[in-house]
Amino acid sequence: MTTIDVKVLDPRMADQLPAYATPGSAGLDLRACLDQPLELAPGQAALIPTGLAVHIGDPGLAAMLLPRSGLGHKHGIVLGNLVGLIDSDYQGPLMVSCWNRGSAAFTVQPMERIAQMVIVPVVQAAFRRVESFEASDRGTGGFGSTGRG
Ligand SMILES: O=c1ccn([C@H]2C[C@H](O)[C@@H](COP(=O)(O)OP(=O)(O)OP(=O)(O)O)O2)c(=O)[nH]1
Ligand SMILES: [Mg+2]
Repeated sequence: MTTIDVKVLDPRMADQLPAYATPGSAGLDLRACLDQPLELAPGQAALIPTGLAVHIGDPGLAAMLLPRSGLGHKHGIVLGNLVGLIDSDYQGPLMVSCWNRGSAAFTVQPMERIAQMVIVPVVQAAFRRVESFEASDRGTGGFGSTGRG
């Protein structure tokens, strides 16, 4: 198990550090540290604090923020940036852009679980400039070049 430093920015999160809900969970639920309910009109997005800061510290790791499937599918509550990427050297407050992509208003309740965070491995690459690539089977074909279905 990898250990990541976390700061509690909102005292309500002191006994709710990120934790896997089941032994096989990939995601860690993040909560909306709001003082009052926040209504999101259809199409509206809001940046919501999670009450936490994390410092991943290892350039070989990052965190990705993803929607919770129930909120996204049933209520249209996804992320305004579609996916949040947390750099390993970021030390600021962990924020969630909550976007109501649905057609009905949705009220986010204080401390409700609004998104999930996945810790993922990252490969940092160096780029070597070349004039031509070694031939590959695909070559330059893309964007449907192999057919639709
Ligand atoms: O959903 C998110 C996305 C990002 N961040 C934080 C952590 C991340 O490391 C930092 C920068 O994110 P990103 O690089 O995606 O945003 P940017 O618009 O490129 O900002 P910057 O110029 O600061 O890199 O913002 C969050 O708290 N939540
Ligand atoms: Mg950036």
